[in-house]
Amino acid sequence: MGVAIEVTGLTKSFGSQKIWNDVTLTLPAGEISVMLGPSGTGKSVFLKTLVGLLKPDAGSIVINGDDLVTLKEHDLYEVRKLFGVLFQDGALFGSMNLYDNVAFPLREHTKKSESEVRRIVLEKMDLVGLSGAEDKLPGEISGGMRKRAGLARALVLDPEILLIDEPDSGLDPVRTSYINQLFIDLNAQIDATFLIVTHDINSTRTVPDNIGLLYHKHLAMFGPREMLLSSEEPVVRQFLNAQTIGPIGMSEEKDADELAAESGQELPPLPPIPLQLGTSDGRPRRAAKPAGEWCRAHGVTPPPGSFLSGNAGVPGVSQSVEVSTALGAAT
Ligand SMILES: Nc1ncnc2c1ncn2[C@@H]1O[C@H](COP(=O)(O)OP(=O)(O)OP(=O)(O)O)[C@@H](O)[C@H]1O
Repeated sequence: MGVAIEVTGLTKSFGSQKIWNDVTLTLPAGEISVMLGPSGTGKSVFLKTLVGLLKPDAGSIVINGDDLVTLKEHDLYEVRKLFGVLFQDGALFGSMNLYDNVAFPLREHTKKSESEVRRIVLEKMDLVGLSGAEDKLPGEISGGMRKRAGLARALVLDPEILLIDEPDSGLDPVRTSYINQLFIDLNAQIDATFLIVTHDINSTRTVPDNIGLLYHKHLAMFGPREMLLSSEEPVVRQFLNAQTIGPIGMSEEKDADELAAESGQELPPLPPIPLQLGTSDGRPRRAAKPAGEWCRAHGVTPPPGSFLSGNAGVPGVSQSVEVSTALGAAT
């Protein structure tokens, strides 16, 4: 059914290099969360720390009442079975065909018979749209197919938590849309808790229930999608709207002179908040809420044009029919 992950005061360094400090957030059970951040801010390190591959210097990661940071190796092994991880390149074994790659965790971690393994592998390959490609080698298929094969492999142990590192890297926009839709449909089907690391602002604006932003060695903000998409906080605003004006510079932070030079410049208005993407078969998303609900509940006026249909989430794309009956109350 998906479990919540409660992260408190998490801190990680490599030698004298501090990666992030005092990260506190709860990934709500069964919801999709996205983690953003400039390159090198430690998003992948965060994923690896959550799954127990890296040890934090301080803090706790609590799942079902167990703190992963202090668990003994044997108990950690058990908790890790709750996780499915999709690494950037799918992390497939190049010499194995897709069937054997997807079957690998079942053969490694369970005592299932080969006929049971076959049933599960074929089911998961079908789920990700790879039926018929079982005999292909990873080197013979496209990057998008490799990611879907990696996803099938991440699903075979029926994870309660799915960690996904840059699913869109190396994919064209159409394939990125397909894989986003797959995540939304899967989330509605299997109810797992999803954490997706991405640089794709368009996906971030339309796919998740929650968004987080790592910046300058800390968690700048984490919360519901509408909260971040309506935020005037300079770092959040700049990053989520892919702007050059703001505190984030080419390498990291801008210095005082650069910021002073920008001080008179007018910021472009916040773009409209798009509707959240739905499932492809119309079944409700697990955490579905009426559009604009967060804004209304918090007295926030969303940017003009928010929550209109006819907008696939691409800023600037024309919008037409109003679908949110509640919108009037929100604006
Ligand atoms: N095992 C390790 N040992 C030492 N340093 C590491 C290790 N893993 C990551 N780092 C360092 O931690 C920092 C954060 O790396 P990470 O890959 O998590 O960034 P990221 O935010 O995912 O970046 P990108 O968006 O470019 O993928 C980098 O400076 C990296 O060199």
